[in-house]
Formats: sequence, structure tokens, C-alpha cells
Amino acid sequence: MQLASLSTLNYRNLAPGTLSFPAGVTGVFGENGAGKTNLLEAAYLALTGLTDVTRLEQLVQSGEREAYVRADVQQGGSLSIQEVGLGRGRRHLKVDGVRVRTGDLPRGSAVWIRPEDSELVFGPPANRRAYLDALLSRVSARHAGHLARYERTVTQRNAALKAGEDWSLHVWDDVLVKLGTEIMLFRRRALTRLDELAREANAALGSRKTLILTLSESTTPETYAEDLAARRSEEFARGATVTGPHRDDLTLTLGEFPASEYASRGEGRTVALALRRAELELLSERFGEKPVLLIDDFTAELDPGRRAFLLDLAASVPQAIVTGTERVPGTAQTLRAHGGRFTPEEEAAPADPVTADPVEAGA
Ligand SMILES: Nc1ncnc2c1ncn2[C@@H]1O[C@H](COP(=O)(O)OP(=O)(O)OP(=O)(O)O)[C@@H](O)[C@H]1O
Repeated sequence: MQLASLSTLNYRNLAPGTLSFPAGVTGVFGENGAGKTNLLEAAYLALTGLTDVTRLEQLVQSGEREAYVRADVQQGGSLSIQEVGLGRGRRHLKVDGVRVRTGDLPRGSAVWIRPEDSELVFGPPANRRAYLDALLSRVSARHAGHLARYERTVTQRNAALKAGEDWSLHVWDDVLVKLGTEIMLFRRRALTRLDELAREANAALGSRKTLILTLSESTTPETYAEDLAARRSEEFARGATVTGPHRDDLTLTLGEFPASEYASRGEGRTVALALRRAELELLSERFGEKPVLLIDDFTAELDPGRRAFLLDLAASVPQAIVTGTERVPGTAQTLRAHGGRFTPEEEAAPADPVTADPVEAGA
């Protein structure tokens, strides 16, 4: 999978235009607010159709009504064109001119590593559940379908609970148990591999503590129907479905303790990076090729070991785009970001061994 070029129009602060990306690492450096994150966000959206922004109009340049991003994607010798049009609350996707849904874009096409990934570790359980759901939805379209239907069912069932509609609950319960059971079983199967990959990555990052990923389930596939029935009066009182996979947590145990409560900031950052490398590996295994790797602000990573890990990871995949406030070492292409524009730069010339050191040069 390779992003041959990215075009944007009216996307956040990015100047309209097209950027080409070679194989290898593209380094993008520039001052704060130059548009580096926006570039990666646009690339991720065009490659995957995904964005974590709930209000799509935030992505549209202020003063404009619509935005557009396009990725020319090279995959196994053929080129395809992926387009995303954005308007007020709307997102239109096309592949080679044909309208598609998000799940129809190549699901293993990109992984995005960001400084705010620490929130996967220290944020609320919903963050870890969202990481797991998003990743597993990319691994399996069937699972994505089950999740979407399950969430709709929870919403409808909650409305019935709030309205005190005792008579309609058995209909929702049947659907909930069927979908919830599928979701729990798939999560359990996928987690076996994800746990191994995250553990390996955490060790590769130099952590001396073992990382273990487990599901903290509010119910089980075997007992879901009974557990629902047992909590019926509580559910009516709260007007909400209180048990099921929408309440489960992905627990990250580092050494002996839950990372979310006990890990140091640095340990948490290492765990977050391990989760992202595990995501990269799981998608590579599933789709038989490495995703495009997008690393936002490697300069925010102050620890030399983790910074080297990020740069090594970028060098290990066929294509990566790495941003920072300093030049990225070892790149195939360097772009300087300024005011939403990206200008190709010559690689910094290697220092002249004779004149580089003024003491030596003057001697
Ligand atoms: N919808 C929008 N319309 C216009 N400008 C926007 C929009 N959304 C964000 N911006 C601007 O984009 C700029 C931020 O760009 P971005 O986050 O990509 O910077 P950056 O180069 O990654 O900076 P840093 O190094 O601080 O992370 C901000 O100045 C912000 O005001």
C-alpha cells in the first residue's frame, strides 16, 4: 500500500494543491500551527475514510462550505483514486469515481500515531474500547456490521426502557443477546493475537514490565440473557442497558497493576506506542501488506529510546510520513511546512569534516 499523492481543497488550513509521496520516509518539518497535523489527518481520511472528528464541518476551512481530499493509492501494481467530499454533517466517499461506504475503502491502509495516544492508557475506559472497536472493525467487516447493529439496538432498547415499555423488551433482548454474543466471541479471539503483538512491542520498546491485554467483561456469551433478565428493574430505574459489550473495558496491565491507574507518564507513553505497533502488525497480518504509517510530531517524544523506536518503525515500513518541529533524519523526501503549504527541501548537506569544527578548521 502506497500513497502516491494527496490532493486537498478547503481542508482546514491547508493550501489547495497536490503533494506526491515517494516510497520510504517523507519528513515534514515546520513551526507550530503550520498544518503538519492537518496534513496527516487529511491523508488518514483519504486513505481510510475515517476521522475522529464528530463535527465534520471542523474539517472544512473556515469561510468555506465544502472540503475535498483525494488519495491516489498504489496497491499491488494498480492505482486507484479515493475521494472524500465533506460538507455540513456529510461525508461522501468514492473509489475510482464510484460512490462507496467507509467500510469499502481498503481497511488496512493506514495507521496514525499521535502524541495524544497516551489518552488510550490514561483516558477513560471508553477510549480503550474505541481503540479496540475501531481496530477490530477494520480487521473484520462482519464485526463492524455487528457492532453498528448492536449500538443501534442499545439505543432503541434504552428508549423502550425510558418509556417503561416492558412488553417490547423481549424483542430487543433477543437481538441484543445474539449480536452481543458474536461481538464478545470475536473480541476474545482477536485479543489473543493483539495481546501477543502488544506484549512483544512493549518489550521491544525496552520496557522491563510485561504488558498484558485483557477484556474486563460485564457479562459473558454464556450468561448474557440471564444477566440482562437479572438486572431488569435496575435498567428500568436508570433507563439504560447496563450490561453487554458496550460496557466492557480493555484492561492494560503493566507488571502487576493496571496501567491506567499506576503507570508513570513515560511507561504509559510506551504502552500507547506498543498498542499502535500492535495495530500496525495486526493489520499487516490481516491484509498481507503494511499500512502507510503516519507519525505526528516525533519531536514531542523526548525520550531518546522511544524517539529512536518511532524512527526505526517508520524506516521498517514501505512508506511513512513523519512530522516534527525539527527535520526528520533519514528521509527519502523532506517537506517544509509553512502556513498550510509544503515545500520540498534539499536534504541538509552532510557537514564538511574539515571545516565543520571551527577549532579543527582554524588549526
Ligand atoms: N477548519 C479550519 N479552518 C482554518 N484553519 C484551521 C481549521 N482547523 C484548524 N485550523 C488551523 O490549523 C492550524 C493547526 O494546524 P496543525 O494542527 O496541523 O499544526 P501543526 O503544524 O501540526 O502544529 P504543531 O506543531 O503545534 O502540532 C491552526 O492554526 C488552526 O487554527
